[in-house]
Amino acid sequence: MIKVAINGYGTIGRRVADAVRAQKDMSVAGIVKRKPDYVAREASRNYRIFSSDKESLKAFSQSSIEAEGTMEELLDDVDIVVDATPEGQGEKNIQVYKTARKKAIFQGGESAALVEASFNAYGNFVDSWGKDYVRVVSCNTTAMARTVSACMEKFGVRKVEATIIRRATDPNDSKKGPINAIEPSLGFPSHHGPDLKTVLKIGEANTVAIKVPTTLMHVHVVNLTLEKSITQDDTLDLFKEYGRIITVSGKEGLISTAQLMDLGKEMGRKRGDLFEIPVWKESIFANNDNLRYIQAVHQESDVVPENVDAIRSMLQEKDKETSIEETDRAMEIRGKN
Ligand SMILES: NC(=O)C1=CN([C@@H]2O[C@H](COP(=O)(O)OP(=O)(O)OC[C@H]3O[C@@H](n4cnc5c(N)ncnc54)[C@H](O)[C@@H]3O)[C@@H](O)[C@H]2O)C=CC1
Ligand SMILES: O=C(OP(=O)(O)O)[C@H](O)COP(=O)(O)O
Repeated sequence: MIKVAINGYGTIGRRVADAVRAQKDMSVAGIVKRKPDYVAREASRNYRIFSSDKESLKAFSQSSIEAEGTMEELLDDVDIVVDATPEGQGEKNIQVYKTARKKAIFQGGESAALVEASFNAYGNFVDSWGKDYVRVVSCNTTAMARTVSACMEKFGVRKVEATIIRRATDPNDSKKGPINAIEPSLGFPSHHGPDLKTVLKIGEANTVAIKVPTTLMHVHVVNLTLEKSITQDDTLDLFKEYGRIITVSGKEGLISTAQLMDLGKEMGRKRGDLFEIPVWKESIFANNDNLRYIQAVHQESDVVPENVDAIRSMLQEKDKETSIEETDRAMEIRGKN
């Protein structure tokens, strides 16, 4: 049984904890929290809690929520740590993991330079095999890597061009607040293009990102130049082969990110999560070697199954197909649809 620590129990960390807990071959040895808040109280019903440092340990000792020790003490008892602390904190934490000689997975807010490999299960599962320090690429890059790598396998991809319409912040994040502006990423390409090339072997990846006042999901307008000719039916058949991609239809009422997030609730998902990348069927336009489509990204959850697969790759536990199949079954990701 693989023992996992979750350091940073926020939007991503709490979801990864639940995903790990659902697996048959791994368990959560403990989670690291800074504050004895409502999230810690709910977490304490399922997980052992550790504090991020001595100061927070004192805060816990003055609360009714028990913290068993500090993060360093938790590390003694685990095989791997998933670091889901805020962007840039992982860079500070890595030395602690190295001192404790523990493998660590970071998230997309950390730079590729911090780690030995960037990870996407469909795109490059084997590149993290046996590695000690890996990052799961961010939610936008994860989404693009999924549909682009699906196309690569059968049709070859010569060029990726994508416009990323980015949600301003997450629904529960009142710190950044709603924004009343449209904010383009200045400079070209946005970091997503180079990021995509850390997990896929592709020539050109030209991306622009535009932040808009919404919190629900990101949306991508994708334009691929392929090696081979493709049709709309080829594309629908192709995406059906990948459980973490779902094709959706405006004709069934799924006309916006609002209904897609409602779909996550209708599917009975905890927190209404949508781990899969929805591609609108009506947006698929195929013309010889040119393929265009529009996809959405539930930024709070699409990277979650990726973390589970990265654990198995780094610990050399299961091969790509087996890991993805086990992860999806445990998380009730419907698989080939
Ligand atoms: N929120 C999103 O939409 C996505 C975020 N990511 C990446 O995931 C990482 C985490 O992001 P979120 O979960 O959104 O952040 P978050 O702010 O929701 O959660 C971070 C958690 O870490 C805790 N924390 C802060 N400093 C800490 C420390 N020194 N030690 C332990 N815990 C500490 C915070 O209290 C909070 O609970 C970042 O790298 C981010 O770029 C990746 C994909 C999507
Ligand atoms: O959009 C995201 O990252 P990305 O734009 O690097 O793919 C993540 O959702 C994190 O974004 P945030 O840093 O605005 O929370």
